[in-house]
Amino acid sequence: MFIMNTLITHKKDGIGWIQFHRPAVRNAVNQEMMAELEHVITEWEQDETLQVVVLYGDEKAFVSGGDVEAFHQIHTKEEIYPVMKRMGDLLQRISELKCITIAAVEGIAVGGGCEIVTSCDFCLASKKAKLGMIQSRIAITTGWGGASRLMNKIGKPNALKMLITGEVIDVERAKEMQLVDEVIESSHFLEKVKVFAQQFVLPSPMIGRAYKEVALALEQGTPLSAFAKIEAINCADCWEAEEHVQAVERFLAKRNKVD
Ligand SMILES: CC[C@H](C(=O)O)C(=O)SCCNC(=O)CCNC(=O)[C@H](O)C(C)(C)COP(=O)(O)OP(=O)(O)OC[C@H]1O[C@@H](n2cnc3c(N)ncnc32)[C@H](O)[C@@H]1OP(=O)(O)O
Repeated sequence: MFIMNTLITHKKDGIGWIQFHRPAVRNAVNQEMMAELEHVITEWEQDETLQVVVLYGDEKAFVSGGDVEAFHQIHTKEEIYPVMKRMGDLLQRISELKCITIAAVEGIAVGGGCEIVTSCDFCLASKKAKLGMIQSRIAITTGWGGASRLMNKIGKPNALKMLITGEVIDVERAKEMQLVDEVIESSHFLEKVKVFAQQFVLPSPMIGRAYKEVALALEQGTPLSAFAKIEAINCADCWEAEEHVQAVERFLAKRNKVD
């Protein structure tokens, strides 16, 4: 376990866990948290043993957005733009991690917190979770890339309604719109998140990484005609791996026993 000032992280059995840890302010994001998150992501981007990364908060809040008090000290467009861009770039890096990413939301995920959710492949939420792009309530827009990712995830109409009205939705509505992928009982929440995450931990990390790269390439506009080559290369890359050779040998040995 690695305890920083605003994050607590640990890695075990192919899964990396990042806890947003500023409970006194509902895990609001300040510039220190951005710096610590950059440090973790920079290290974990290089870790090819990681097959899943889980982002989570606590039972009251995933993340309550940017730190309203801290950011209120920043007055000009010129000063706030680099701060927003810094977190937007960081969320883009999270969305491009070559492993499965999961946002585990037990409580509230609003504003930038909801933007963080949209940067992950999956969102698992407890029955008491609530999500909302509430930026419009303080007369701003998303600043971290969440609007475009929300439109990709749930479609333009529902996204525009969430973004412009600033509505906070419950988990049932979020599941209906596919902003939330799995609804989990609140008891033993993280243990249940772990069970979900473990599905994606395979003997060969190459499999998940290859499929994540296909997903990212599609999102970034790679034409379908390119995937015959991409997927042939991916499959060929796995072909020599011990996991493939041994799996086929196990199958053939079983068949020989039956014959
Ligand atoms: C690009 C992103 C964008 C930006 O940063 O510019 C945004 O994210 S804009 C949206 C910013 N976030 C908010 O406006 C949310 C503000 N918080 C709330 O609405 C509520 O706190 C809520 C719904 C998240 C949780 O409500 P709850 O009743 O559970 O808790 P409290 O309101 O009593 O809050 C406890 C404690 O935490 C402080 N707090 C909560 N959120 C923030 C925040 N985002 N920034 C700073 N501080 C926050 C709150 O003031 C309370 O402090 P206390 O000293 O105990 O009174």
